[in-house]
Amino acid sequence: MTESTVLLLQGESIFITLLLILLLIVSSSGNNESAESRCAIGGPPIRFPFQKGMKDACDSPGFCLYCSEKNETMLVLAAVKLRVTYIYYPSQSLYLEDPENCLPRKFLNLNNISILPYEFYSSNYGQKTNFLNFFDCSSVGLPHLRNNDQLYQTSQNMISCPTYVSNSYESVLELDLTSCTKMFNITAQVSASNLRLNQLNLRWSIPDCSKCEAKGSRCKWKNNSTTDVECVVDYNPQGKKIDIPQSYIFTATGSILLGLVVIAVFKIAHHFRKKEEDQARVEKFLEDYRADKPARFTYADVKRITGGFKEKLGEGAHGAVFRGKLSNEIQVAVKILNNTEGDGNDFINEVGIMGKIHHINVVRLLGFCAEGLHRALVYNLFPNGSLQSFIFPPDDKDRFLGWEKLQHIALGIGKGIEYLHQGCDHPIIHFDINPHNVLLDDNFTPKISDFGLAKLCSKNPSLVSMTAARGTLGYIAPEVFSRNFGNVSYKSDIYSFGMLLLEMVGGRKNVDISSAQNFHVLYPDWIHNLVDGDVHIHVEDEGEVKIAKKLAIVGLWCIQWQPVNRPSIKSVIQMLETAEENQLTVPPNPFHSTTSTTTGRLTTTRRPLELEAIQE
Ligand SMILES: Nc1ncnc2c1ncn2[C@@H]1O[C@H](COP(=O)(O)OP(=O)(O)OP(=O)(O)O)[C@@H](O)[C@H]1O
Repeated sequence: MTESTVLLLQGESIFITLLLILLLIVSSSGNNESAESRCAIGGPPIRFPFQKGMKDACDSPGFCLYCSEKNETMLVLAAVKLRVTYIYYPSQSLYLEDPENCLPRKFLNLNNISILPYEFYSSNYGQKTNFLNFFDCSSVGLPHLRNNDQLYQTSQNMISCPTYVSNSYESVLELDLTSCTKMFNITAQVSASNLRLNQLNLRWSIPDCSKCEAKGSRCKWKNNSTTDVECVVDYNPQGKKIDIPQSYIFTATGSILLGLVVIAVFKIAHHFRKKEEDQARVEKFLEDYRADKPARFTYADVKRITGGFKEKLGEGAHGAVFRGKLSNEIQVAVKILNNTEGDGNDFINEVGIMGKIHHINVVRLLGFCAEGLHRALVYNLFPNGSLQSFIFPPDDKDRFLGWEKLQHIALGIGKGIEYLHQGCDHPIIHFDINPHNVLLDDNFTPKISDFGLAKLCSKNPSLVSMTAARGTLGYIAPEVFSRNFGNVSYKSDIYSFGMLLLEMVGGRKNVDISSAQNFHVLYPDWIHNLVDGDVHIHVEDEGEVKIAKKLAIVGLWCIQWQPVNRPSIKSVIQMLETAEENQLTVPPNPFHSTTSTTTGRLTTTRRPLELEAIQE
């Protein structure tokens, strides 16, 4: 799954989650009829048939409750504001009190007018009608109450509320109301003591939800009726629903909707921008590809191309190589350079030189990445890997390619070197020809790679300035290591190629890498024995012996100590292409060979030549 797909899916899941939250909020707020709320924690629960809101906003105005500034639950009854202290749904009753603590006076406004849908509910069981006397005590202040009965110990303050109420059977003398003026007496369905205690008890009969409440379910209007109700399953029978104020719901819904719109706009914009970018990148790549120019990739591109560095193909001295793909058709190998190493010259060198060259026997640089410390090179993929693994199979398996194929490979490498030396605007000396740096495509066509050490030269590369020995031990020409042997020139690549040819023939290492200080060239004098006749190499027929001998003779010419004695690459190709092995002169062995032949069998003694490095 690509990175962009993952991002897209993440965005999608955020989108869906927000949508679900929104639906939940909408459904819970849409379920208002059975939802419950409160004005304050511990306040009476407000649910059907009550609604929270101002009168006009409620389905049934009589059941409209509102929250005061002090978060008290309030009911307006015949223009009298009363505080709701308790609502008991099973018996459909509610308890009210006057917030100004003067219920007897307020009651005079309520009595004898319709308080539908309520009716007064008296706690004087059995006695529905009470005869009440009302007194004006404004001139006397707080009356002296003789009766010790708790009911008569009113909390009423006679200064702020001078209207006093008593039951007709109560004695005026006992209540010490002699100084008050009797105003009038009325019949009412409430008791004087309740009014004095600031308690008013109402009940409603329609809608009748008692059955639903008894079942533990909630009640709601049946279809469009305002008299009939039906029970609904209570989604939260414990009544512990979190009360979300409507303003919060609107704000949250609005924010989520806005968020969704922003995400949608962002995603659409991102999608189109990405599409455009991808398109532009593909166009640019194809343009570069047609113009044989390497494309520049971002580090994110590199990650995407390699699928997050999933498959490692190998590891070189300068970094790891990963398999990748630019499109379904173009498979690539991406070399990630160790960014902590060096001053980046190898990278600049490789991009600079390889960007200019294009030959069937040279690896094509498709692109590169230079972003911050990240450096990467993108090549065509060669699934057969390097020639090294065929000459020296790592797992000791027989991966012998056959002499025809080896000759074809040798010739291909020679042609690649010829192109570098003579076919470009500026001759290029590779300086690191060795079997690691020759990759093989599906048809075993060799491709010279790794131009980190290569040098662009002036038109006549007979003399190249060089400040330090460079290359791979065993393949470095003596003059590169020490100027005693002559000047560094394109003949240095011929030497490396010669060593490579000899290794192809012998399939063994020509260098003793155990010595760190000195450079030990193990001159392959056994090769002379090979060309002289007695040989123990892998051959199937006489023709193959000839190829092996030819490769060996050409190799020996290439590794002559003096650069002038080495053939040019043109001559090398000519020898490989046309000559028969018996037409080729065997070059002189510049060393004193200690080769001995015993009982007709070849034994080789390699005599190490020690060269001391000379600093420039
Ligand atoms: N274009 C490619 N296609 C397939 N495999 C590759 C490609 N380039 C490199 N490899 C693999 O990655 C390995 C490492 O390559 P790299 O060029 O980094 O190092 P090297 O040439 O082996 O050593 P050095 O870095 O010392 O020259 C190679 O041996 C080869 O197996």
